[in-house]
Amino acid sequence: MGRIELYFDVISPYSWIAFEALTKLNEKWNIEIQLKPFYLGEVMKRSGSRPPALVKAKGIFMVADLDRSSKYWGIPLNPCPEFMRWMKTYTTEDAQKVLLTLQKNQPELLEAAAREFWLRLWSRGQKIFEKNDLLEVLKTIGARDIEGTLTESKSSEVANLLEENISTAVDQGAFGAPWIVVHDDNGDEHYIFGSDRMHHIADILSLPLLSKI
Ligand SMILES: N[C@@H](CCC(=O)N[C@@H](CS)C(=O)NCC(=O)O)C(=O)O
Repeated sequence: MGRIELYFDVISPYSWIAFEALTKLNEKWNIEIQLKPFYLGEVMKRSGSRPPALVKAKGIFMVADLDRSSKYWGIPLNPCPEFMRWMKTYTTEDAQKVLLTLQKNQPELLEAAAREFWLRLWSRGQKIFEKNDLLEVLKTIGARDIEGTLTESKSSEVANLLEENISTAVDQGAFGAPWIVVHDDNGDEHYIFGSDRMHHIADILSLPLLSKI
């Protein structure tokens, strides 16, 4: 029946688009989608890639492209004027570790937590980097043992989970996000970069692609 792994980082608006697009498409597809939080900063470092927003022409293009994609999928994406400054000051490593801790202990909250991180950073212009930001996300999604979750997110066990997702993706050839692994019925793996390859995923898995949902 096919299976997809979605490697993502909440710093990445295109990861949000892939997440919501796959969620909508999966209302029809009904395939297994496994979420794989990784840390895009480290993926870029190891693969020799760099954030597109740091290349002037790509940054300008991205604003229009994100607007089109978010309208197409009905995602309330609203780039924040502070984003470039925050990108130079903070990282999403702690947020990604919180997601991995939830995946381990309260997996039913993982989707809601990832969406809340994206809504904060990419819709409401709120930070997602410091302890208070993480506390607010955990509170909003109704997580239990919030302090314990934050403490565990700093453990070596969670650091190892993050490292596993980073190194697996980089070994597969990842250089950015979203990085999507499609497992077909023959047991083969297909590596996809971007939220704009839904037609390839449908084709690989012989699934219908609705032109607009
Ligand atoms: N065309 C892709 C663009 C995805 C993209 O630019 N992702 C950024 C992170 S938000 C990235 O990792 N870029 C790496 C690169 O362009 O080399 C899409 O529509 O999803």
